Amino acid sequence: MQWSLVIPLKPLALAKSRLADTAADALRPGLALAFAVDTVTAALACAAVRDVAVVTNDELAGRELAALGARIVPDEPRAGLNAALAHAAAAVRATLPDSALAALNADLPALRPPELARVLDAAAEFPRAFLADAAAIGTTLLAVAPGRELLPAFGTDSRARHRASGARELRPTAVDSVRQDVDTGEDLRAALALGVGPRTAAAAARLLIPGQ
Ligand SMILES: Nc1nc2c(ncn2[C@@H]2O[C@H](COP(=O)(O)OP(=O)(O)OP(=O)(O)O)[C@@H](O)[C@H]2O)c(=O)[nH]1
Ligand SMILES: C=C(OP(=O)(O)O)C(=O)O
Repeated sequence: MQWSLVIPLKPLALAKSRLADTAADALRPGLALAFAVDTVTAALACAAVRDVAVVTNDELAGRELAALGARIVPDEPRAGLNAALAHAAAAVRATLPDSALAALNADLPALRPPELARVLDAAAEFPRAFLADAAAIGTTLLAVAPGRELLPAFGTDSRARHRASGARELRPTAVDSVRQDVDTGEDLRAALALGVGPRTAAAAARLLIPGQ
């Protein structure tokens, strides 16, 4: 099965506030963009992915991610993450009505295309399914079969909320790079240990990370 992905990205100046102790205000927007560039690059290189839409109102990120081959969908609702995802899902389905659809976080700088393919292949067995993040509290991917509504419930405790909503929790093995989102300095160290994409490696080299 071939998938359409939707990836949300808030304005870079507001992004990754929980990394404030690891990356100064002047460096954080560039780091958030580097995560998104490496995530979108890996997603577009995945054999199971047909197309990637990024829902964002950030002009710089929009230009860079469009140059990689992503479709940019303006965040017209301006009503938070889940409204942005539902809006992007509708925009994708307006052009590709029969697409299988997955929402993927923009902060997966270690993402490996074969691992993403493994998760999407597992998701294809269910009408609606999700993958928990490395912390086992959040969600990094929510997938729906053709004809199904995404009904995103990302945010605090989204693993429990996606499970309670009836989505099937996927438990594939060897998919660490799809689970490793980066919200904190500790997460960034874990992603660096897995091996990040080139943009994140360059951006992280400008930070002073103990042990790096
Ligand atoms: N388009 C869009 N994306 C959003 C919005 N809110 C959050 N996101 C994106 O959704 C993902 C998870 O968001 P958050 O955890 O709220 O924000 P974050 O920038 O990752 O981190 P913090 O600032 O530390 O909370 C990130 O990729 C965000 O850029 C929104 O209102 N619109
Ligand atoms: C929005 C989510 O991600 P984050 O860990 O970036 O808050 C989530 O896990 O639902």
